[in-house]
Amino acid sequence: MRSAKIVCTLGPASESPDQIASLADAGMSVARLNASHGSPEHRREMIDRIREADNRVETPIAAMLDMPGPEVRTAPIDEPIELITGSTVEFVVDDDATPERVGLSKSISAAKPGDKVLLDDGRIETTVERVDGETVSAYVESGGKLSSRKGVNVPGVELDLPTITENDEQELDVAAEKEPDFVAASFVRTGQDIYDINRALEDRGVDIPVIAKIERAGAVENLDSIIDAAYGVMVARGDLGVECPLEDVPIIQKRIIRKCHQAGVPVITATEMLDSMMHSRRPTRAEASDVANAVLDGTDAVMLSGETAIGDHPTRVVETMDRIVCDVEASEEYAESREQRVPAAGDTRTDALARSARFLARDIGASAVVAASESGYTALKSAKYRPSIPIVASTPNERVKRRLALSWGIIPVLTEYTTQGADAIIQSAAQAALDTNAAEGGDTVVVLSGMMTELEGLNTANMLKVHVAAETVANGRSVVEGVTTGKVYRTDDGNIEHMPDGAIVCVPSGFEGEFVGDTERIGGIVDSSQGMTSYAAIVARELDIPMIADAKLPDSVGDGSTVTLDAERGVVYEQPVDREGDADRRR
Ligand SMILES: Nc1ncnc2c1ncn2[C@@H]1O[C@H](COP(=O)(O)OP(=O)(O)O)[C@@H](O)[C@H]1O
Ligand SMILES: C=C(OP(=O)(O)O)C(=O)O
Repeated sequence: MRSAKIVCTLGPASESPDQIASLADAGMSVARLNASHGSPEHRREMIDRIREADNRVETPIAAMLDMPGPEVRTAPIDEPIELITGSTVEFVVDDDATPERVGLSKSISAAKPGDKVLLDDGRIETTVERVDGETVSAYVESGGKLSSRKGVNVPGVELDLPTITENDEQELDVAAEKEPDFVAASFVRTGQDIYDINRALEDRGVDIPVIAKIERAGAVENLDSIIDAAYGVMVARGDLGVECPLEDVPIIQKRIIRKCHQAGVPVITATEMLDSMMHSRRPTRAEASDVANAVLDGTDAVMLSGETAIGDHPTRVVETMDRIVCDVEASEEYAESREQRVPAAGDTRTDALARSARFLARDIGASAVVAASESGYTALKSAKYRPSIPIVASTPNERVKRRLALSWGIIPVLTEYTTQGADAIIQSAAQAALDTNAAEGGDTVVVLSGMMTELEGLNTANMLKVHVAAETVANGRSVVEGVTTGKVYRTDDGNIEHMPDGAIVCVPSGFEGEFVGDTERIGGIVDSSQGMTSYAAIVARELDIPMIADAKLPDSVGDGSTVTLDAERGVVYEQPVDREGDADRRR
């Protein structure tokens, strides 16, 4: 099981339902739609497709709508143009582009002679020579091919664009209508920008977590206030490497990851991670190391951009990333750095419980930390302390389930809402650990959960339990599938020493003992316990023999009667036999 998650940008190379499902099978947890490309109508359709894929595949897939923010882009064009090194180019607000006159989405006339204007994440470099009204003339220092709607950066120049542009308003409408799981905010400067976007979503009647993209120098300076305000953070290295000196990016990346981790805020490392795989079948060594190092540093997720949006083999890229991450996570180096990086105790009770759960689980050799988490808060806190075993988050809220797909180490599971109290919550959370194979029947798990009381808010965990995970026995349900026929052998005290080989052992309601004798000889089990944890279920799973749970055999079906256990039909019995002599056989 991989802990760090994979975010994939969808685009022309990965838009069909089958392609999305294929990315999900390869390991995608979050599908990102970059609103700087395509139309709002198309994005509505894409969010629907991501939802359909989420319903089709087992592990949750969240949808992220990445809003353009106060960005400048080059004009939309069908065919790329070539900007020639040594030529002069005019930048104007327009929706067409030629090698001499490049249309932009917004004015850059605040630039002064000598300022740099960089296109396509800095691949094309120009220097401003003259500004005439709205027309900016620049010398092409380093030319190249320019395709549609590439990013434009004028480092160090305040272009005076609003936090929420007209384009963003359109995207916020899409978000309000389709409710993606995350909204990513581009070019934010301060924590206040995030609050403004939260407010804009609230005004539209939705509450969607905002991911702050750190891609300008100002945002790096205001990192703490942004981390405070945002649900999550993205190290958007494409623009960051243009807005700040390129050589600063590696350390800024490490600092952002460290601060987010200490704060328990999910962090995504983005852009050019496996860039050469846009066209080649194998990444460069440097790229493999880049992914590995982000994971070693503790990133929650790694992101693919053009590799999956317009690359030649999107699924292969995800598979490659999956392999790199899995290998790192299996290493001694990773285990060491994870142990060294456990955040100090936080200031909430949930922090304290989650931190204890992490060490408790390690000390007792538990298989999973299980967080029963209605709002996702307890699950996020569990992930913050980076246990060495999976975190199973059981939640009755479908949106929370998808949201948690972004977070390090969390396996989100949807469970039914229960009003039956703490035991039922713990039991269903433990069942989630079994269902996801994070734990096997009989394994110990550490359960974290909250019980709402009138004095405490919804978001606080107040219970930590060491629990043995075992099947919940429900209404005639078959625990282990299959069909088997054998002779009934009833036991009150678990003693099966004298039963016939291949017998169907019937255990009474509430039986909590163990079988005395050779369990290998059991052919099947009928357990009449109701809605409770069953030891028999653990045995059935272990031996892989059919078991029907919560089923009562009438007294007339005595020892020696032939019964069939059938996953479809339940317990089928034939020929009741005379019960005389039962006592003799048992002795
Ligand atoms: N929905 C889309 N439609 C067309 N092309 C896209 C789409 N999403 C991404 N791309 C392409 O993939 C490239 C890399 O993706 P990304 O890093 O998200 O974009 P950018 O660097 O333009 O912000 C983009 O520059 C664009 O060419
Ligand atoms: C992820 C990034 O943002 P965008 O793709 O919107 O340019 C980036 O700049 O690295």
